[in-house]
Amino acid sequence: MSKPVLRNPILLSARTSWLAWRNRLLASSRFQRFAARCWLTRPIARSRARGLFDLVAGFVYSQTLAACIATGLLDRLGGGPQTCDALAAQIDLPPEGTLRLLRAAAALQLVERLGDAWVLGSAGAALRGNGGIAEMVAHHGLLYADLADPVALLRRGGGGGALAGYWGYAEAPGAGDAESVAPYSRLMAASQPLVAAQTLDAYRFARHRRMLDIGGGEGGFVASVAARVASLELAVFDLPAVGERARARFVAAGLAGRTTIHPGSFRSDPVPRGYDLITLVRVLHDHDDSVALALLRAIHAALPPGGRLLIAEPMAQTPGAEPAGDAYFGLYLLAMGSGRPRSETEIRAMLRTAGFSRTRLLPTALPITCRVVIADR
Ligand SMILES: C[S@@+](CC[C@H](N)C(=O)[O-])C[C@H]1O[C@@H](n2cnc3c(N)ncnc32)[C@H](O)[C@@H]1O
Repeated sequence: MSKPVLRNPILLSARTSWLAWRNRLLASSRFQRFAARCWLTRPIARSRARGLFDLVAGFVYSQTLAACIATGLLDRLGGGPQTCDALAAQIDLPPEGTLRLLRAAAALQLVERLGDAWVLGSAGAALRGNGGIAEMVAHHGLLYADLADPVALLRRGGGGGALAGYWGYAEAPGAGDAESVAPYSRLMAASQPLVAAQTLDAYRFARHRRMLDIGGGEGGFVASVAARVASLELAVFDLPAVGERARARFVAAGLAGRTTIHPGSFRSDPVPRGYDLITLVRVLHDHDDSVALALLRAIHAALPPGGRLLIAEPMAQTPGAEPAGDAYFGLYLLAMGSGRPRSETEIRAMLRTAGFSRTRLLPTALPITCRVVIADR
């Protein structure tokens, strides 16, 4: 549950006084010196200093990771231990540059030293197991270009930069040709397996007969559902150029007989009927409130009585994953020029406004990447 907004004037005034006192204390250099020296407060002071340093240095860490991925360093080490010189020759960097990168990556647990050689570190190994993360990191060049002047981005209200061009439907709602949808569709397909695995573990899809995945991209989620639940008829509703990619994928996977493609835009075309389960996987947060609410209303109208909507996406104010919501996705979607991350509470309130009777949050294994809310017609 997200923290309730304080409205009681007495509680509000007490909290205001406490926060003012706390912040004066934390900002005082005398207190900082004392906290760092006293054995009782030293561990807290050190951990807070580390947290603050990470906040200051985060961009440099991200760029270290970007260099590891762009050079293929992590992939090279995936094959086993390598010396710095051997790596330097393979990744086309001078030995000094390679060593600098290796040492930076070791500090971030991306690699680690093993005698005279280097191997993957724990974070590097986990990252290699998730192809989607490397693709996400690779496309962050666009995000960072837009964030080079974050104040200007905030002033102009978002969009208008590299990321808005990448997500074509943010700049030109409901549009996109084969060439413009390909990069984002590939990225979404690469990062889809983690989301699909969690959603499939969280919800029993076999209780339904026909499922429609709205904004289903090139069909990664539908293909995962098809592999898990043999009885379900499946469909994707996405922009025509993206729908074509899904069609090709289903044909290649032998799923053409079980799947339907509905090409169109949910901004201008009706939501197809005849499905007792509709899914929105990483779609709602892409859209501003008016569009998102109109979509939820259209889905409510298209579902039969007793039908269900399932929403799966990373959400704001997720306990333990707060920075991923309002900080990362908040600024990411601002740069993209459309949508915002919403908390589970906000989504459930929107669902009630759209006419849904009962809503529920389902537990997922890694809420930082995916939370699931279901709603009954
Ligand atoms: C962030 S991607 C998510 C794709 C997929 N659900 C996934 O999780 O991999 C959003 C999808 O919504 C689609 N989309 C955007 N605007 C749309 C519209 N107006 N009508 C139909 N689909 C739309 C995009 O083409 C894209 O495939």
